[in-house]
Amino acid sequence: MKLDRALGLLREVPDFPRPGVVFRDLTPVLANPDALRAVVDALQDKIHPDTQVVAAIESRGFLLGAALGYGWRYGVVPLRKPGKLPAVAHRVSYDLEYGTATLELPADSITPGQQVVVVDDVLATGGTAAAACQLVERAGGVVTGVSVALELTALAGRDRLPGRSVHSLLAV
Ligand SMILES: O=P(O)(O)OC[C@H]1O[C@H](OP(=O)(O)OP(=O)(O)O)[C@H](O)[C@@H]1O
Ligand SMILES: Nc1ncnc2[nH]cnc12
Repeated sequence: MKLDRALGLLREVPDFPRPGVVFRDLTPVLANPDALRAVVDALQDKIHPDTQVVAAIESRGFLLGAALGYGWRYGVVPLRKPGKLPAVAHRVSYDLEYGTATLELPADSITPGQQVVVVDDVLATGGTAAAACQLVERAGGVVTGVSVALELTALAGRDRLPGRSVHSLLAV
């Protein structure tokens, strides 16, 4: 399936999770086997060839991150919300489009010098992706890029990621 048709399956839900937010829901894209493949392949096309491991952001980023990790033999490191990890290496708090949040890096996951791509479904304000990059770098990892399926340009997420190689499949 062509990428534009795959992403055409995206669903827009007004007023979720708060009034005034238009939620871009990738569920119908991920549920379609051909669309999922088109999206994951297109993400892989833009990942820097030196990349060794995927850092995938909870929770929707896990879906794409695990598919990439399996398909191209990267390892996958889950960047998790608080209270989930038995052993935490680093923790970063940040602002979201709708609230605040914290991400944690598991102990013994990223090694110094390791080349890491950060993967998520959506780049909105960029707070989550910026926190993910910070976590990787606190462990000594090198961020090769940030790859997302969808970028919400009105929220200027790229401005929170200066100097980073940011790839999105669709900007709306
Ligand atoms: O660019 P930002 O403004 O930081 O927003 C993007 C983040 O928001 C969403 O996650 P959410 O926190 O809703 O969690 P979920 O994936 O568990 O639904 C999305 O999956 C990204 O991780
Ligand atoms: N509007 C939105 N739709 C989907 N995911 C999001 N993450 C942050 N903002 C979002």
